[in-house]
Amino acid sequence: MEYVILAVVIAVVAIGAITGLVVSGRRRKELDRPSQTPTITAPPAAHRPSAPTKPTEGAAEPTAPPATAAPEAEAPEAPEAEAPKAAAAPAAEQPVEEVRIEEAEAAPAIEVPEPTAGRLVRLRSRLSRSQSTLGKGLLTLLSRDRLDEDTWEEIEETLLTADVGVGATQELVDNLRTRVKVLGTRTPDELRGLLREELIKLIGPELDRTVHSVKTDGGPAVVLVVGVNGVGKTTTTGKLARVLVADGRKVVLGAADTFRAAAADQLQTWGERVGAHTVRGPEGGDPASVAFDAVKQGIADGVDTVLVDTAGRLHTKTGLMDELGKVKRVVEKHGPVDEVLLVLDATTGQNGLVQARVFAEVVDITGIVLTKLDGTAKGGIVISVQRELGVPVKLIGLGEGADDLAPFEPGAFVDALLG
Ligand SMILES: Nc1nc2c(ncn2[C@@H]2O[C@H](COP(=O)(O)OP(=O)(O)OP(=O)(O)O)[C@@H](O)[C@H]2O)c(=O)[nH]1
Repeated sequence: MEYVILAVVIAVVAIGAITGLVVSGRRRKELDRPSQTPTITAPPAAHRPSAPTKPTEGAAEPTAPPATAAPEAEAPEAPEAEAPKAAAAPAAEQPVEEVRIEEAEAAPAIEVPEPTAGRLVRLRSRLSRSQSTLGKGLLTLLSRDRLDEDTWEEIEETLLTADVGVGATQELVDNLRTRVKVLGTRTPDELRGLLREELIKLIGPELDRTVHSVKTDGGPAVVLVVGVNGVGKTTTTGKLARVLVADGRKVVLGAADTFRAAAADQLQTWGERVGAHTVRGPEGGDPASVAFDAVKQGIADGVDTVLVDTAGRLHTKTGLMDELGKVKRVVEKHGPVDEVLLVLDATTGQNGLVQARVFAEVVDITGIVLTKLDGTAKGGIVISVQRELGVPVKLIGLGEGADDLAPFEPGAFVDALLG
């Protein structure tokens, strides 16, 4: 009997021991399992949705894309889903994740700029001030029952207030008067159509508005960006780099505005965002030498375009002429300059036209960039500045956002004005 009791006790102890082993084994397996689920690297705060934020899969692959990777390599990854996933990760993995976030933030983010096609259409609401003054104002006047002398005078005033300019205003009013008379009856649609045609005609749909950004003989195209300080020149150079990168170009930036130290930092930041190298010199250094080095770097790197931001201190015309003339001459040792873009602030109206005239006397302007059109009712400046300089508006600035610089399209612009 004692033997039987002893055998039962041994059996119970043995069963207990085996059960304990099995349970602890399962627990260990359960603890191991989470480490096999993919760990997510949260994107750096500054990343836009299309930035390179591919989640890292597995603990052994924590690599971020190299800082200099070509923008084309960064396929959009629907990253919106990443933040919630990261937040939902098991608590046990928190320390590993924190380390990864730091790693990702340390690497400069290379962004994929928005495509340039149709940007003006996307940003058309930014022209609302010009739209209500110029577009809606003219349509309301033209829709009056009687188009008498007083009404035509009001139409003229509206055009002049919107900075269309005296010559262009006269031309537009004369053409409209003739066509309205010939037409006889006028429906709102017909009037809108007439006004649209006449405005587009004034803007010049036939002008070549491409920014010449690819050299034909193999070397990079050189684009000089000129204009007085404060018009948005450095910002525009940075945004233009994004426009070109969005269109598939490789870009080097030259910070030849050595007058304001922050300008070079600002430009470099713009460049880093799209993976473009910035060549800069010492503060107060020779702008021409920076421009020369930038083109040299562009040739060495085999890029498509070298964008050179210049200083535009306008105290004397001679000083400006000396500085810009030297920059151009020195750059031309590498080959001809392909584009000289004059940046003008649309909100400065007639002042902008005076500046434009001075710059045009100093360098051969090949294109105009009108900035801050989002902040003015004077959208007619597009017409007057082109007439003044005989040079097309190629790009317009419609806000402070990185992709708020749009290639200028006359039809889309007029449609935006007319609402
Ligand atoms: N609303 C609006 N603001 C703009 C636009 N373009 C530039 N700006 C703003 O204008 C201000 C001046 O821009 P900068 O690029 O520093 O001016 P800058 O002409 O380069 O001045 P310097 O570097 O001193 O030569 C900045 O606050 C820009 O964000 C635009 O199209 N719309």
